[in-house]
Amino acid sequence: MEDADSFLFKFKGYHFGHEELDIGFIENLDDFVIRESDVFIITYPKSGTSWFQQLLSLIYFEEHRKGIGNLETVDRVPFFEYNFRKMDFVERPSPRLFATHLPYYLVPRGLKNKKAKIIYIYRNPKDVMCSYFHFSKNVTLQVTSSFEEFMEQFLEGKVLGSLWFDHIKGWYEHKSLFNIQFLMYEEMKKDLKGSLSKVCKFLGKELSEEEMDSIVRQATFQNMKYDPRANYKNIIKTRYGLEAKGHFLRKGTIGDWKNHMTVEQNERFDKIFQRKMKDFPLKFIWDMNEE
Ligand SMILES: Nc1ncnc2c1ncn2[C@@H]1O[C@H](COP(=O)(O)OS(=O)(=O)O)[C@@H](OP(=O)(O)O)[C@H]1O
Repeated sequence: MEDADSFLFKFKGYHFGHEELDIGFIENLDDFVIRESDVFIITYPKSGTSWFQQLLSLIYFEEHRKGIGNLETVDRVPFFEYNFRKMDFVERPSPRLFATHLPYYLVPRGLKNKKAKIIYIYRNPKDVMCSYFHFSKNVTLQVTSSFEEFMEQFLEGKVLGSLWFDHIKGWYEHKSLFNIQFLMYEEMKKDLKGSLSKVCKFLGKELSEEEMDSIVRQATFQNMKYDPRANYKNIIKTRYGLEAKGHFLRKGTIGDWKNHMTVEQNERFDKIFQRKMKDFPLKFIWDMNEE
């Protein structure tokens, strides 16, 4: 069993996980050559990365839409900084689709030249925190004994991904440097087809009604949860004990934080949120019934 400190690797003020991390690659991220056709999904952990990895691969590849082939999500849209499959990204044919949790200041400079497209998915941070708590417990990324303890770690940014507030604010405040579209998890949850249309427009992808419906069907929570390729059923076990075993899709709801946080914890969170996110223009949805 490893504790949080030994699992984390701090580089330029940001916490990576040691898992599958190639330090040489991280040190040279800035120079990684970006192609115009690259697409990056950028998220703070537990904000809908796997969901969007599925959507993006369905948008781009007809064989996935038609269910041909047996590629897992991590093979279709690999994590950029955690190269589970030891892929050669330079040799990968275009269009290359990547997922990453990197903060704005660590991504390759080609992205800063607006060369490729970025989709930033964000989710209300209380649900992110609860999702993260279960993930840490079940996938043994970090050992935490209680929700209370995890909340402290989360609010101190002592988790893979560092501080949620810094991640989203960093990306939003520097958006003019990038070719970026922001998309909300909760909006996807309420109207997936609408979100898909928005994204296709941004990506310059024209899909038929039928293709859109097929994508929406294949990206529902139920379909993905029971699809081992989408739910990381076979992810490898490594020295820090990462063993996904289908734990990426848990509940997929809005407002699960209400089942986790006490009144005091919620008030404390709200206070910090109000202080840190004062004047931040993006809205958040905390409850399924909220518009
Ligand atoms: N299709 C679909 N619909 C709704 N919700 C979905 C879907 N796919 C993934 N999820 C939920 O996203 C949460 C996992 O986040 P990530 O994929 O970003 O995790 S990770 O950062 O890649 O580890 C995790 O949230 P929780 O269920 O609240 O834990 C997943 O269940």
